[in-house]
Amino acid sequence: MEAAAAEFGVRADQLDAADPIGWCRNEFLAPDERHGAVTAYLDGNSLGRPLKSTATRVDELIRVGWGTRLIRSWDESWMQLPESLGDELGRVVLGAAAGQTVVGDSTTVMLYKLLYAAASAARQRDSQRTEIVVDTENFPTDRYVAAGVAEQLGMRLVWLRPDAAAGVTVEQVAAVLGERTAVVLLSHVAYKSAWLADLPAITAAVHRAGALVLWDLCHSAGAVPIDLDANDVDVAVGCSYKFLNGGPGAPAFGYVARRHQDTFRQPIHGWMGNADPFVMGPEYRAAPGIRGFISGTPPILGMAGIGDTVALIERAGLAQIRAKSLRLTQFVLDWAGALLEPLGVRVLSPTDDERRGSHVTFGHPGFRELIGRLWADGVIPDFREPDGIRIGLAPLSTSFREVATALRRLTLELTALDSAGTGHPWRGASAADGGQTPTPTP
Ligand SMILES: Cc1ncc(COP(=O)(O)O)c(C=O)c1O
Ligand SMILES: Nc1c(O)cccc1C(=O)C[C@H](N)C(=O)O
Repeated sequence: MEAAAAEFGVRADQLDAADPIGWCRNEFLAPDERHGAVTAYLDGNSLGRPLKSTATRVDELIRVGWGTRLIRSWDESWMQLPESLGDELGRVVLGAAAGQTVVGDSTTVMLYKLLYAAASAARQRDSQRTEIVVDTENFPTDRYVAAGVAEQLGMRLVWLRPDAAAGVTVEQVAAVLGERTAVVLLSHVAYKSAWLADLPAITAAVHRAGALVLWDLCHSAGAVPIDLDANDVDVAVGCSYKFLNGGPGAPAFGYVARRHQDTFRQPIHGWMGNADPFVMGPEYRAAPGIRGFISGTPPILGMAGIGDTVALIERAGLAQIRAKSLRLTQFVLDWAGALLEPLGVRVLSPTDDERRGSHVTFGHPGFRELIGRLWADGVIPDFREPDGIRIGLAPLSTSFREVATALRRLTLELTALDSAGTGHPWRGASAADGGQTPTPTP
């Protein structure tokens, strides 16, 4: 194993040396090791690392914008930030012309608002349209919000049940579409398997059935090129704290195609989405355009870092970012084929480049036991129930060397577990039983 790992190490260094966007790594803040080692960070698809400029930006915001300009900053720039930042994000990351993207709320709240707006607009146009389509492999928030909106609007949920190690196909969607379909809610990249849905084909199929589509872009924004306008997407939401490095709890973005903005009505009628907030009149009247999709005070501190990542993405180029993401995920898959599968690891992500987002998920019943030891040594992927480890690859900040270091450690840990014999509770629960054997509680 050590010889093979060393060969992968050499390949990792070659890939780093030839990486056309390797320079981006210097833009990120180095961890302060006094607060814990970071040997390999492979969770940028959950919480992206901070840019150095974000530390400066936040400090400046506190001292100048907040500390000195104080309330005047609202008029000077803050009030417009949800739309101005949204426009930049739209232009660079989402393939969206100005005036259709807004930043604010958590992803969960933005998703609720846009799904509610789309579903009620679909039914208003055609009263038979009472079905919301969602899939069982979607992120919990998406499934729960879909169920909540269906309940509130008296609609029916239609469940797609894709293969857990893959994701939703256009054929599966087409099979449930009909004259009752109001909205189809899907993730562009699946949070567990990293399945990259065929957004153009699925969007077109949904439209042929006369329905609307809402894409959750949390795991694709900043890692995979997205062309919302070119594909006629209706509505979309996404996180800014993953590949957009906005920081913990940084707000979501929401996209509403211009053609829908006059008819879609979001349900949280706050004063900031009112046509003229400072009139403070008796009734809510939605602001025209994308402004009407915000509700409360824009989270200015949470937005501070997003613009710098968007600028970095523009400098690096989304095509280069996607190409590096594929090289990183392929490196992980190659390592798995050579060294992890023989130890009982199951690859739970697509091997086809066309269908793979920017992480690779492995399954093994020993992972629950192992993850704590990896984290303690600063090797940081994440664990997802029931027995998955996700290797998140953030093309702007992840090096191949870092990946090789983490995978070597993972391989060593699994080898140790493997040779520890049948005394281990997970022994024997591998691909043979489809991973169904219960995992031990830590
Ligand atoms: C696909 C997906 N949708 C939604 C969310 C939830 O967003 P939030 O917790 O920011 O509301 C996440 C991650 O947390 C996610 O991965
Ligand atoms: N948003 C998160 C949080 O506040 C705490 C811990 C993790 C998260 C995540 O982002 C989870 C992530 N969306 C996932 O794909 O699993």
